[in-house]
Amino acid sequence: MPEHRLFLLRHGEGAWNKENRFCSWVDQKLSEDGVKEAQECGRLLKEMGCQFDMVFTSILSRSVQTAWQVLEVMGLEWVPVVKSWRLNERHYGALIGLNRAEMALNHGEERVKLWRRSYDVTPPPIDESHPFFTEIYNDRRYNSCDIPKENLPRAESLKDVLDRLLPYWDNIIAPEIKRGKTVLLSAHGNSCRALLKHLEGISDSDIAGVTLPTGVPILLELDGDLRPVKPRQLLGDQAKIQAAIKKVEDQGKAKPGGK
Ligand SMILES: O=C(O)[C@@H](COP(=O)(O)O)OP(=O)(O)O
Repeated sequence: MPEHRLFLLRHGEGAWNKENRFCSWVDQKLSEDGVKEAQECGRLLKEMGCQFDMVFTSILSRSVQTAWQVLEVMGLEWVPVVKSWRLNERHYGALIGLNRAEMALNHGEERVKLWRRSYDVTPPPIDESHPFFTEIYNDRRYNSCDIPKENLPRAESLKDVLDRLLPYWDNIIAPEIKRGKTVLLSAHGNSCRALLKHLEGISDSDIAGVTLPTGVPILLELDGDLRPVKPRQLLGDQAKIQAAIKKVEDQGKAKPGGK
């Protein structure tokens, strides 16, 4: 019998998801469709009778806005929302802002897939000459992280994401779940993948086959030691979910014009 229910959520569609650009640490807001996705997610969770005691988000607006929309639709605006950079999207380094389909044309689909889905390949790092460097590293939100600003990543593999996320999971989130709180984690495609890899014991190679669509809640039923007692459930219309996963995978296919 499960002792705990944990909900993971990749935020609703952001402006750059639509434009097929690596968004990562650039702070894009939800698109109109992204707001609708988050609201739809809230309606579904409400219909299913779900309740939350705590929500954890990254410090990127698209994950925070998604949490707000979900809580509002569920009538749970009072639920505490705790934010940490450790739940941020993977730092895509020099790839930030680039179009995936154009990258696939220039570097090949296999290379783009390795950058996007492999466990331990790190993209080239961002440096001062990058058009979004200043916007990211001068942003006040990174002044009060639990590590000095100069130690923040300049590019991350999925393994690096797990390494920075795990202490937060172990010391902050897991104890709340063990105390009996039902937690919603509103984060990103790759921060959720990293946590899934850890919780489900997914191998380094199999994690490449895991792709998460935007705005679809994932239910994990866990035992007392926070080990899953059954496979993850992506909640909602299964045909639509499969189509949404394919759409995310296809973002890395070579297409002139980038869309
Ligand atoms: O950084 C980004 O652009 C996407 C992930 O991109 P892929 O790994 O799917 O290429 O992250 P999210 O939309 O979840 O914040």
